[in-house]
Amino acid sequence: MQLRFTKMHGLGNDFVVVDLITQRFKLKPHHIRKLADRHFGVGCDQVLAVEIPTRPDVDFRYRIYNAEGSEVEQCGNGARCFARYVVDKRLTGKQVIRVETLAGVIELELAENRQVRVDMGQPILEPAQIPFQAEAQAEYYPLEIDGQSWQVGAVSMGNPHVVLPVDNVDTAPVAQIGPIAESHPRFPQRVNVGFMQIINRDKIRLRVFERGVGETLACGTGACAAAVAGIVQGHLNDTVTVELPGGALSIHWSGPGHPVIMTGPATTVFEGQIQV
Ligand SMILES: N[C@@H](CCC[C@H](N)C(=O)O)C(=O)O
Repeated sequence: MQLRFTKMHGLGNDFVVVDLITQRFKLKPHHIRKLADRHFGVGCDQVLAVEIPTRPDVDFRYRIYNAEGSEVEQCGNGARCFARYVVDKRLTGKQVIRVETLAGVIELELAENRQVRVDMGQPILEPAQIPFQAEAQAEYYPLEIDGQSWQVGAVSMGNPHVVLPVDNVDTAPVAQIGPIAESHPRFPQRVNVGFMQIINRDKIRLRVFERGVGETLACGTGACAAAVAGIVQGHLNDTVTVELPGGALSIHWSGPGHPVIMTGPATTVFEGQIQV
């Protein structure tokens, strides 16, 4: 069958978006890998599926697949593209859109200057729920990676993140440490690995080695997790500009009991169809 898709990106973290409301198709892992393949398919970091919701209090079901084929709980840059997609395709007339994900319900809102604001829900800091093996919740956890000792932050935004402090993201060992940390035995569901350089109390620089993909140009949940870790550790104010290789996101978190709010762009690149 010919599957219609839209290619989108959020700060260079790129997506193939598939509407499974107006076309009937069951995405399997080998379809995801073909769509994501940059040589034999369309090419993307994640495939996003737009589906009919399974509960009455939301507008859509938002499903996310990493390029390797696995389904994952959450994707921040994808959430902004999802909002832009369902509005541009006139699948909704709402300005505030509620979607269900594997990580729970999130709210998407089209904002001024073609920005999209996302209520990502509350961050999870309790180790067992991240999931991360640690005796008790802490601001920093000692973690041995490839024979080196790091003091890391650990946060779930629905999906697991570890945040490694570095002096300079340009020289951070992302390609060497990223894949080893991604499969660290203390993270039983593997983990997204963020390398965070603190510039000042309002700004960080970040590179993320994503679980199931590798380094991407931006990671929305990674930006939220790094900001939360930096706030918990006392380094950052409650509104943080996160500079990623693909551009900047604004992240706001008022502290425990409050949701993380992410604001940034969402861009459509082209549309097409592919034989699946
Ligand atoms: N790019 C995303 C995160 C996608 C999922 C991640 N690779 C995982 O496995 O949890 C974002 O913008 O948040």
